[in-house]
Amino acid sequence: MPEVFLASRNRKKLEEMERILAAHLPDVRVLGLDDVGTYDEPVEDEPTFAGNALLKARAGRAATGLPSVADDSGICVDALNGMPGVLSARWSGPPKSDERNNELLLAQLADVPDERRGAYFTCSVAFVHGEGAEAEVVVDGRMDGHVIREVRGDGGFGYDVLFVADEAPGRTTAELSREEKDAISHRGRALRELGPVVARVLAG
Ligand SMILES: O=P(O)(O)OP(=O)(O)OP(=O)(O)OC[C@H]1O[C@@H](n2cnc3c(O)ncnc32)[C@H](O)[C@@H]1O
Ligand SMILES: [Mg+2]
Repeated sequence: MPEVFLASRNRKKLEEMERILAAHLPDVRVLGLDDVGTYDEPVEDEPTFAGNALLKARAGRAATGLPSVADDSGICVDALNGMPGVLSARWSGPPKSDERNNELLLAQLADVPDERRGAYFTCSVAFVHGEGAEAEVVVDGRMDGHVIREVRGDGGFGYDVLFVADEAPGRTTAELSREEKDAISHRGRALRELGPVVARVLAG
């Protein structure tokens, strides 16, 4: 059975990636970090989501020898000129903490009125299955919405507790079912585009 490696340290993100991709890959074994030995993961120091996704997917492939998929994502807030953006995971500094990131974002937006709290989640997902440009694919996805004033919900991860999507008004993305979030999320959109590409490559 062909195999594909999902290179992410973030368990909840990995779960989302697995369940969205699995629908496209019925005859493929999907591996995560737990299934392969530890390796030196790259510093995510590229200025773009696509650049960081490629770094992670290339490193995954180099370490495992398997075709590898990696996601780099974040929340871009209008009133912060697109920040935290690529810095979303470490917005409040080390050690990485969703809770502190959310507190900081709320504090930074405390004086921003409701009509100016627009934001979007975005991700680039890279698939690397060989050397050179022909063996690398990057797709993007986006979910528009706004940042509310207090955390709500216990699903999802990261900034989901603060984000209400335009396509699912009234609830944060942490209050949606998995299926509801996947249907509209940046990650869902990107991986539904990538799934058939991965399936085709792995089928040879
Ligand atoms: O790099 P890997 O190992 O995949 O895991 P990570 O959590 O560090 O992932 P990123 O570098 O891509 O950082 C993305 C951050 O953006 C936020 N984020 C991305 N997608 C999200 C989503 O669907 N819901 C909520 N927050 C999200 C969240 O804080 C993530 O930690
Ligand atoms: Mg990261």
